[in-house]
Amino acid sequence: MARRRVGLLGGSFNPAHGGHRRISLFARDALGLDEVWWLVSPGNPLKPKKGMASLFARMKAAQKRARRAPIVVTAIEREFGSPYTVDTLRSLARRYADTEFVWLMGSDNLLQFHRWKDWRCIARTMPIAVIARPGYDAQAVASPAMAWLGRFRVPLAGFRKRGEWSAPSLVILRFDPDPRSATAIRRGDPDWAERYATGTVRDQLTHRRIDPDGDRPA
Ligand SMILES: Nc1ncnc2c1ncn2[C@@H]1O[C@H](COP(=O)(O)OP(=O)(O)OP(=O)(O)O)[C@@H](O)[C@H]1O
Ligand SMILES: O=C(O)c1ccc[n+]([C@@H]2O[C@H](COP(=O)([O-])O)[C@@H](O)[C@H]2O)c1
Repeated sequence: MARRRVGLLGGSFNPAHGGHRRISLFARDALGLDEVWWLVSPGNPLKPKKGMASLFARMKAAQKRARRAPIVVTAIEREFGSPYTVDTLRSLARRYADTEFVWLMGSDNLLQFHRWKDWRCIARTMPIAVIARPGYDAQAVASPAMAWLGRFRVPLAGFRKRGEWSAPSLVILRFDPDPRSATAIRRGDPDWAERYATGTVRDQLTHRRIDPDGDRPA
């Protein structure tokens, strides 16, 4: 029986926006995925803590954005206890042995991918699909990570048809690029997190409640 195929979109989601939803649905169609999981990060190791809303508020806004779509919103990285993607992917592969994963990211992340912990190991753990993003694509193609990753590039049609995914492989997904960004939203709406500061939210994978007061499991 064919294994379930899941795309992983890791992010700060500070806050989630329509661009996240749109690229997720686009990647799902393009790659033939069953679902996309949004891994709401407890804290990107390369981003400052200042200006980052609580995990609770980010989860809540993300769940609202993902409504009625084949998107699962999860804070499972907090349970795994590491902010590093390489650790997350190892833990997920171990826990969900019945699932084939692909790592999804916008081309802005490809630009700094060589600064991520054990980035080559990430690429050896699962295939990577990079989604074009306005303003980043030309630089991303010339990025330090691409100097190594580029040799594993495969055309979308071939990748999709493969019975079993192997890694490293890199697919570039191009479609009508989406200009939306969380930075632009924060600029226009600096108080967004306050609107999400009360109530409860559950991690859809672990079914644990997220504690609004401490970013710890309740
Ligand atoms: N409009 C977009 N087009 C393509 N990829 C996107 C887009 N928006 C976000 N992404 C990708 O989604 C993932 C999570 O993004 P993130 O939560 O950082 O949102 P963001 O809009 O990039 O935020 P910020 O502006 O704060 O950096 C990243 O891989 C990012 O590259
Ligand atoms: O593992 C790392 O070293 C690493 C460094 C920077 C970013 N990441 C991951 O990249 C994803 C995108 O982050 P962001 O903040 O750009 O949305 C998110 O899942 C982060 O945990 C991971």
